[in-house]
Amino acid sequence: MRIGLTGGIASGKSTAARWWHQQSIPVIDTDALAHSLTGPGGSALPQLVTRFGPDLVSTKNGMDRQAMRSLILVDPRAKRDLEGVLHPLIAEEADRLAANHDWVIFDVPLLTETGGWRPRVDRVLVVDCSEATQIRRASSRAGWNPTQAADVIRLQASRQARRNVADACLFNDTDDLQSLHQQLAFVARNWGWVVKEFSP
Ligand SMILES: CC(C)(COP(=O)(O)OP(=O)(O)OC[C@H]1O[C@@H](n2cnc3c(N)ncnc32)[C@H](O)[C@@H]1O)[C@@H](O)C(=O)NCCC(=O)NCCS
Ligand SMILES: Nc1ncnc2c1ncn2[C@@H]1O[C@H](COP(=O)(O)OP(=O)(O)OP(=O)(O)O)[C@@H](O)[C@H]1O
Repeated sequence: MRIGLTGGIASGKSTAARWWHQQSIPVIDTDALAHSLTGPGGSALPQLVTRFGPDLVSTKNGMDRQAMRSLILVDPRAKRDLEGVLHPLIAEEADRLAANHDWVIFDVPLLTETGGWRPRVDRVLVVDCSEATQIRRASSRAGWNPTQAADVIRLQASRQARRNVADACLFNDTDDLQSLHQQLAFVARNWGWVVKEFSP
């Protein structure tokens, strides 16, 4: 069973992914793959330097993430080109890592936005919460503020668009791990997984 786990920024995808990991199901984190492709020595760097130039991307030191985030917020072509380089490489690496596993979770923030992902997975699991909660959580991270968090939300699919591609949708609006874990266990059982119970 290949499950695509998605949700808006700071909705709780990584927190949900940890539960699957505790169930001994491998989790493939596409944000982490994007980081390694664009970090020092990353294999996407030569193509990105050609497109964005040495001020934004250096083959030695990697991509300037904050500058790239600011650029894609104001320049849709830059966003399209960045994703055009990274998404095929991410998909290829994700498939390589998933090979030979019966159950696998793909943590894909942009699954709804990236048409290519839906046919690659058997089920889509959405983690949903209000935008106010997303902004609160995202802006509590180092280097982020509420305006930046709201800007990223604006770039992403709407909650309704995500729900439209979901086979199941979890509501994760309060910082309540037990509620999230209960919802995850319910969905996992419905999809045929024998849930391992852990004491809190
Ligand atoms: C834009 C970049 C440079 C910003 O880097 P930064 O370190 O500030 O953020 P980080 O990578 O930790 O991502 C945080 C969150 O931003 C959101 N996000 C990331 N990329 C995008 C994007 N292209 N469009 C909209 N939201 C995005 C996601 O919710 C993600 O979880 C970086 O996210 C990136 O390289 N994005 C392109 C790769 C991509 O599409 N990744 C998503 C995997 S499907
Ligand atoms: N149910 C919950 N109980 C307690 N804390 C939570 C819960 N859900 C999310 N959080 C907290 O909210 C923050 C964001 O959650 P998380 O990192 O899982 O989101 P994400 O969707 O993976 O974020 P990103 O889009 O940036 O990758 C984290 O600090 C996490 O600990």
